[in-house]
Amino acid sequence: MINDDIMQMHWQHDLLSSIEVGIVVMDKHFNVEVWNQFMENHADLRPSEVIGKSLFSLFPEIEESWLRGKAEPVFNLRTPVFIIWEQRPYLFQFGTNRPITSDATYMFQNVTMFPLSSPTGEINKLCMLVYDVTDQALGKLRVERLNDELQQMSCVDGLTGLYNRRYWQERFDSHFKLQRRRDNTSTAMMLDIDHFKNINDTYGHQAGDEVIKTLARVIQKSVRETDLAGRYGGEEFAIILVDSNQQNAAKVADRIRRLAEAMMVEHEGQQIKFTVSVGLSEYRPDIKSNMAWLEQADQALYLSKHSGRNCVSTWDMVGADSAPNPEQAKA
Ligand SMILES: Nc1nc2c(ncn2[C@@H]2O[C@H](COP(=O)(O)OP(=O)(O)OP(=O)(O)O)[C@@H](O)[C@H]2O)c(=O)[nH]1
Repeated sequence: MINDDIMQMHWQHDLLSSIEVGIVVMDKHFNVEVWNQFMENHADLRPSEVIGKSLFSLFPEIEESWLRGKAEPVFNLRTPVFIIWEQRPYLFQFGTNRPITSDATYMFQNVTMFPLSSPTGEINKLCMLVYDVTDQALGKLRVERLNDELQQMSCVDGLTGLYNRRYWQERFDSHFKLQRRRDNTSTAMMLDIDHFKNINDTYGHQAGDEVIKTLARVIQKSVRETDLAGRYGGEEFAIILVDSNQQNAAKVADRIRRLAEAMMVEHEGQQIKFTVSVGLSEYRPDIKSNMAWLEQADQALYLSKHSGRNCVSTWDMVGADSAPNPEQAKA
């Protein structure tokens, strides 16, 4: 009988040692009673160094009040408790033996705590199982990051960082539907670099790209975060200035025009100047569709081009008997 007991204890010890899961048994005060090989290997603490000691004094990184609260149902309701890595990446700050190329600097852990009952049915100990879930966690984080990047790539224009045309159009469609029910008006802006073909022809395509990027930065700095700014074509930009009437939009447009005029783009030792032309159209309830609205801004842009460029025109100037003086159009 005694031999049988010894044998069983021996097996249990082997079992606890070889299992690839951390096993910690603690009393109600979180004093350690069992500490298996997995815990020993990863914490670099032998059972003799931890048994009888409080978990919180051994591992100051564990927030005592939080873990005590978490473990309450184990003692009070006799139910297991789970802590998953998405909630808290780890309970014990263990390093990881993953390759340096992986982005894990610590072991992601899932932790289970469950009650251990005495022969009289009392719950005065809990068992904690610590699972190394680093590979699953890294896999999931990698997929999430890729999804974010894909999402970002599908919305953003690679050269300028502004919305690309497809995504801008989608957002513009929803804005138009909302706009019809809103009290505040918004203004559509079309903006185009003047004589851009000459810039490409004179300085080269890459220099042209640099000009486009510079202008995109000017636009980004000049509009609000809630505005909708996109690269609509090669050197053409479309912007919805949300909650801005034509008067306010003209101020923004002229600020962009002036900033662009003042810019000096440096590319491979070349210094490039450029200007922009702008067309504006304020939303009115009689505008039937989003594309009709944008078309008005485009016609105002066309007017700016025909008025000598480097100026801002509005839709209500289009069709006026005489073409406006571009200087008048400058806000
Ligand atoms: N560098 C560069 N050039 C582009 C890009 N997309 C379009 N273009 C060029 O932009 C030029 C646009 O020329 P046009 O439409 O004739 O207009 P413009 O020369 O700016 O003349 P106006 O608009 O009338 O002032 C063309 O030469 C296109 O090849 C781009 O992403 N990068």
